[in-house]
Amino acid sequence: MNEDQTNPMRKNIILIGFMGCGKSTIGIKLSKSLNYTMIDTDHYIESREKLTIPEIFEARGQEAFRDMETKLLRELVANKTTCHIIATGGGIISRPENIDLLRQLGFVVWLNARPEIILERTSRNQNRPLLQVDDPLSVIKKLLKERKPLYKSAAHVKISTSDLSQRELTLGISESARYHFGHH
Ligand SMILES: Nc1ncnc2c1ncn2[C@@H]1O[C@H](COP(=O)(O)OP(=O)(O)OP(=O)(O)O)[C@@H](O)[C@H]1O
Ligand SMILES: O=C(O)C1=C[C@@H](O)[C@@H](O)[C@H](O)C1
Ligand SMILES: [Mg+2]
Repeated sequence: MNEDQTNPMRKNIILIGFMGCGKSTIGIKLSKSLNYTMIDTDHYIESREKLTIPEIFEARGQEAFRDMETKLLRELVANKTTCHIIATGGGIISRPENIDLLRQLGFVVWLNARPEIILERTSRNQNRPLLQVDDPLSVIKKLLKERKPLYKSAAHVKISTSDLSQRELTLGISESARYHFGHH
């Protein structure tokens, strides 16, 4: 029997979903509670490039940023990464190849929220270039509409985060991962 079958919880948990749905925040809490290593693709790319995300969008453009996301996912798959919580950028599902790579990495959890909640959670800072516009709520609604089918096709489960605390989400995701990997 290989390692994965004896200890299925060694697989990765990947958090996808729109900006402000809590991937980075919940990812840190999950990694602590499961004693997994956390990787936040946005932060990883920022430190690799030595630029912030707004600077990458400004200097290189969005497509170059998408290339960086794909490169990182390919590396995680090639390295046979295990025991990681992978918090992704909100647009990582824009490329079909990425959806395939995400599913190869492990259990894919889609964190969702209502547009008004997303607006409230993302208006606390200015590090999301796509929302630095006059009417961010319209952009959120438009992008959500375009992306929902993509999140759906990538995810094993969808969780609505609008009315749940961070603690409830952390416990809920751990439970569904155990169930998914067969520890129930
Ligand atoms: N369940 C929740 N209840 C209340 N606030 C939350 C919840 N989850 C996250 N937040 C808050 O929302 C804000 C955005 O969360 P976070 O940065 O984790 O989102 P994200 O999904 O990583 O976004 P991005 O795609 O832009 O990286 C943070 O201030 C965080 O504390
Ligand atoms: O939804 C998006 O396209 C983005 C989400 C963030 O996590 C960052 O990856 C960046 O701001 C782009
Ligand atoms: Mg994040």
